[in-house]
Amino acid sequence: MPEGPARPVVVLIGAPGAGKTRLGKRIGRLLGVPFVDTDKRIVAAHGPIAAIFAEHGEARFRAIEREQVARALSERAVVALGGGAVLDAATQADLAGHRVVQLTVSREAVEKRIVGDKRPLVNGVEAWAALVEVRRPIYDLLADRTFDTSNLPLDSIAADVVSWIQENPHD
Ligand SMILES: Nc1ncnc2c1ncn2[C@@H]1O[C@H](COP(=O)(O)OP(=O)(O)O)[C@@H](O)[C@H]1O
Ligand SMILES: O=C(O)C1=C[C@@H](OP(=O)(O)O)[C@@H](O)[C@H](O)C1
Ligand SMILES: [Mg+2]
Repeated sequence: MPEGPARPVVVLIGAPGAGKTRLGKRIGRLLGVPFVDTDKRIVAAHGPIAAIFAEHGEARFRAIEREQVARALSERAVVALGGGAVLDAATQADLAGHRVVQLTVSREAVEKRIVGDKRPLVNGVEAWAALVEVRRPIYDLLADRTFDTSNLPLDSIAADVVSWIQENPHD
């Protein structure tokens, strides 16, 4: 069979602090597939995220993010998006054609994870909860499967995600 265009093995979405970046790295390693974090690419091309927000505003950050998301979605990789990437309409449309895993985390668990956080929009757990309330329907709509990361070690969640991928080939 001819190979189609390159595409991610899985795309990770979900709230800030849910573990997309850490788990994506592990899932890529377990599958022997490169790992792409769109935030990391944004930083490499444009500098620190907090500085982009401070100097140019969120709209500019989202435009830069959209470019990096579109690029990542054309690669054979495990792809972790930033938590707000799904706000973009074109990204929402693109994700309908990919295998998408949502990672969730409880308010109690994330509270410990975001202490001293540098994410510009996550200034304390109240701000985090407000973001997630707005985004949750979008995450739920786009996800093929959801894994909660609140109470399990990273290695165990990564193994669960890999098993699910292997048991559910994506057409
Ligand atoms: N399952 C987990 N158990 C404990 N801590 C976790 C877990 N997943 C992520 N973390 C911690 O939460 C923080 C945020 O993780 P990260 O992967 O950057 O999340 P995201 O990319 O979704 O914002 C990191 O400090 C990470 O070590
Ligand atoms: O939720 C958001 O709007 C953001 C989440 C961050 O990524 P993580 O979800 O990987 O923390 C990063 O893209 C930026 O700070 C904005
Ligand atoms: Mg991340």
